[in-house]
Amino acid sequence: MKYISTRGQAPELTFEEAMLTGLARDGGLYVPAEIPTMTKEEIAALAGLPYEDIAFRVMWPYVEGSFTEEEFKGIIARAYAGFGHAARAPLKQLTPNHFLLELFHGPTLAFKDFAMQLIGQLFQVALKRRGESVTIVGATSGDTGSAAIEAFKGLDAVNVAILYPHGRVSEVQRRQMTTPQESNVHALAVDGDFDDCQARVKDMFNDFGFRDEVKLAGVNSINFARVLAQVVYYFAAATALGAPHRNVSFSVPTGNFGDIFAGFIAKQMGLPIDQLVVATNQNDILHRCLSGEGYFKGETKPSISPSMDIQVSSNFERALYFAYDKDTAAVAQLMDELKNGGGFNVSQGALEALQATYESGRASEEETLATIKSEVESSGELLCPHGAIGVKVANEHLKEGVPMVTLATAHPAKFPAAVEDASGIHPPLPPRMGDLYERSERVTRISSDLGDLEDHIRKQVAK
Ligand SMILES: Cc1ncc(COP(=O)(O)O)c(C=O)c1O
Ligand SMILES: N[C@@H](CCOP(=O)(O)O)C(=O)O
Repeated sequence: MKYISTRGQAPELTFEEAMLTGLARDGGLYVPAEIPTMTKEEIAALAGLPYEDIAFRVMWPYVEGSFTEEEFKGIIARAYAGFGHAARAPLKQLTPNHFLLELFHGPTLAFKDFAMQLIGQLFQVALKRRGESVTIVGATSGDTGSAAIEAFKGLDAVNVAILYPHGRVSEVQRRQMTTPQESNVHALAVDGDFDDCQARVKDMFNDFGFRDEVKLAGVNSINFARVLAQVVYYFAAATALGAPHRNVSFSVPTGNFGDIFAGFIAKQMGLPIDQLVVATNQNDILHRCLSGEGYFKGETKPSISPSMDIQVSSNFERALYFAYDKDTAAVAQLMDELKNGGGFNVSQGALEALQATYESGRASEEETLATIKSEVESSGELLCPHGAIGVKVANEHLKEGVPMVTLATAHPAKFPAAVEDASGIHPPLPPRMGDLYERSERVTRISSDLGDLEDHIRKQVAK
């Protein structure tokens, strides 16, 4: 399997190379040159298998050649051993036709653990074999950062610096990033929003001097391995509900477009997905774009679903690559317009392709709170604000006879203030995290200036 850049000007890489490279050297994102498919029989055979077995069968064609079968099975087993639920991603029924896929039973209580725990293991095996070390720099609106710090803390071959927007993540998210005491992990509170953090990370990748000096690597969904790990739970959920013998739909709380893009990959592989519904909060650039209004950045408004407070949605570039029939020059042109002009219009053909794949909706702050309240009253499920947005938008897209699965992307205890405000219920942290509020914090407040950030990271790496 070869991986190519969405902008067409970077070298083709193997899975392992693409995973360790992060952003392509032309500024694009790596995608598989061809998406492997599974037959109806192969998909049917997944039903009822343990999560780890499904993970191996779905991901193996993408990694073959970089890891042996035995290595990869061991990596998967270690990645999910620490999850707090035997099913890893259990399905709960909300109504006869609407299900919730709980993706928050990993160590940091968000769906990011599915990919980050796997990547942590993949990096360890690959770096040991190569005798190399790397500096991981990541941007987070709260969950990627905590998952990355958890997955990489204490490893000799890896330094980790996580940029998060100061004052714009929940207290639990912040403490998950600032309380680990291992000296190889660093939380940086950046003056700016998530888009600033993500832009600086991409600037660092595009500064080849710095990139090569610190051996920069990325674990945001820039890294295709992140997306790949998330493809697995679409197969697990859909086959549990009768696929491939029936179609299944998914509603996905969306910000950086990685999770919903994993659903697109699953569909391309042959999983019979009827609707892929993009559910946004008040930062609704994706909903506006899919409604035909073009992709134009506005101001990012802080919300009660902070992980989705995003205007420059990184993986939308991958969606555009497929919507533009793999026309890398067209993608590069659009990304240039976004960077230099603040946005772009999508061609009629590409818009039709996007609309044929993705449906969309948005939830206001009031609608999100109202959904948390009504869902706990009707089904007993206490949702986090992100999951509530997924449920609200899913309810607007239900189809007779097609099960709808909403991705519950985080545990309500990560956002206790909003959840309590909506429902009157204070969601407790799991006992293993019970002392999170007592642990001491270690964080550096820093400007969003590229030079300042690079200097700081250089010093940390040199220690
Ligand atoms: C809890 C939660 N829900 C939803 C999202 C949106 O996911 P994506 O960025 O893959 O669209 C995020 C951030 O990634 C998140 O942390
Ligand atoms: N919501 C994310 C934003 C970063 O997304 P990623 O999938 O590209 O890592 C977060 O929680 O940090």
